[in-house]
Amino acid sequence: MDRQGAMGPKTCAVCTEPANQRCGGCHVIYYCCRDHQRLDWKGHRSRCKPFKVADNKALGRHLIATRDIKVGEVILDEQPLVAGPSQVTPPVCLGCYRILTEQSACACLDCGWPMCSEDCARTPAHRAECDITKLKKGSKVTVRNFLQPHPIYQCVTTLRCLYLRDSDPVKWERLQSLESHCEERKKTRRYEDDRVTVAQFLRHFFHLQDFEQEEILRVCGILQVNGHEVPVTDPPHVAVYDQASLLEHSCRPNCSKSFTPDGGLIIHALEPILKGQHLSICYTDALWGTANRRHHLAETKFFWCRCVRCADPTEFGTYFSAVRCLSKTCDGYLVPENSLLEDSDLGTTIWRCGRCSVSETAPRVLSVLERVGSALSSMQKGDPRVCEHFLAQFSPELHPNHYYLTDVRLALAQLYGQTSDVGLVGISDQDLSEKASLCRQVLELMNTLVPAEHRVRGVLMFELHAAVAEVARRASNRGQLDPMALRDSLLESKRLLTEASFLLSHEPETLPEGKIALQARKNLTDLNTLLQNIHASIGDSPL
Ligand SMILES: C[S@@+](CC[C@H](N)C(=O)[O-])C[C@H]1O[C@@H](n2cnc3c(N)ncnc32)[C@H](O)[C@@H]1O
Repeated sequence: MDRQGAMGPKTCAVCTEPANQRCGGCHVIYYCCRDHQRLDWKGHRSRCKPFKVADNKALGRHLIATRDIKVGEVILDEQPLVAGPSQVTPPVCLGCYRILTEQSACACLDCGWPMCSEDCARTPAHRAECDITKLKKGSKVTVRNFLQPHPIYQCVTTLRCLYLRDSDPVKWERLQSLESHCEERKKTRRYEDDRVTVAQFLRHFFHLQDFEQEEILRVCGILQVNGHEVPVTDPPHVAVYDQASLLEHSCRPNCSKSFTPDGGLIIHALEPILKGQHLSICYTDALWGTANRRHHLAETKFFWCRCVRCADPTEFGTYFSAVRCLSKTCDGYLVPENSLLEDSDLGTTIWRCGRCSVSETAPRVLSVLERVGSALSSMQKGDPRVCEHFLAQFSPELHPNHYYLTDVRLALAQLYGQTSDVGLVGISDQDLSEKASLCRQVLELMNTLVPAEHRVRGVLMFELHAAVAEVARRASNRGQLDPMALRDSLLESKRLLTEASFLLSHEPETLPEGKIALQARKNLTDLNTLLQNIHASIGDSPL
């Protein structure tokens, strides 16, 4: 254990003599000399993190920076405490989570669970259900239907958690220390479903009677509150991480999460974090509107978010959830007077126009949102013209930054160029300029709303770098751009590419964003060569 009083005279973590040399990694532990720091490093290393755990009534446990953290710093890098298939899934291999078919599945010789190979049947991940099937259930599992979600998989990840009690008591203890919101969950449909499909099923079908029903349901709660969807497998699986489970939520977080190819989690800082600030990630989709984000968090994580973004009805002046004033003669926007209401009050919220001060009842505003929302869900995906039509049709009813319009703009910014065989080269000047403009609009919005979001911003910067370079190439071919102006455009493209590459640097190559990061690195090499040639031709020095 690290021994260090937060207050009072600093003492050496090794000999307890007075000490004034602080560990540069965590700024928490002190040593009297370099030798003692070196001596302690083996033990301290795994705990040397730039944060400490704090606790309060509003948040429960949460993490606070113990020193200033720079942009790009990795704050946490950890393997899961436990991982397993999603609760609702068609049969997947319990080693690598790949979808199985009747043809590709081969039953584990010991327990009968379908796997993709003997190698996967031998992975440590599969030990839990294999041992419990053999030793407790006493007969093999048979799965015949591979075409739809199979009910037996609903219990696997919970079973893997329970198995830790006897196989790895240290991990079991860590898991048990996590929040489960059992009392709040008791009022939900999901609790009742878990009681029948997980707790009763494990106790009766797998004969896990040495676990009480309540104990199993507590694990279900821990999985619900702390589980992360891990997208590195197809389909994604779920995992719970130890220290990352203590990160609080904010709709304007200062940290971002990425996954490693083997299902590890990396938490990195994407804006400077000062000593004493809380570390946060966004538990929900940061590009949902305030009411939807808050409702989702209340339903799944059992708290009503009161972060700076939720508390501001204009969402930092972006009007991301604002609707055009319903008065025909006014071109102002309606925002809720109080954006921190809870479900039962939402229907009575007053929406007020910032320009004419007219107030509207919630049902009148919600009917606009429902109409646009259902048009969006039924919209044919993947066609730029359909997206353009949606934007033209609904822009008069919403603020230009509204989340529904932003959602479509984001899709459209990527679609231009995707539908042509030759990519951006094959699209019209107008579409090309529209692509660049959409990327800029959404990026500007995101810089204000969620500057620490890295995935969408990285992808948009990549799209924009390509559009900027293509605009420059066309203008230069038409003799409309002198070499200096061409160089400046390409330098702008390079700046965007460098930023995209940085933002996506932790994305694994198995994911689309990781592939873009790889492409970004290749494009940077090509762009540097091109820029060097231009520099040589105009006789200036490379920048
Ligand atoms: C993944 S856990 C975080 C660790 C938890 N605070 C603990 O003590 O174990 C998620 C839970 O933390 C609390 N929480 C996280 N962020 C919060 C926030 N912004 N406001 C209120 N509660 C929050 C909620 O109870 C939520 O269900």
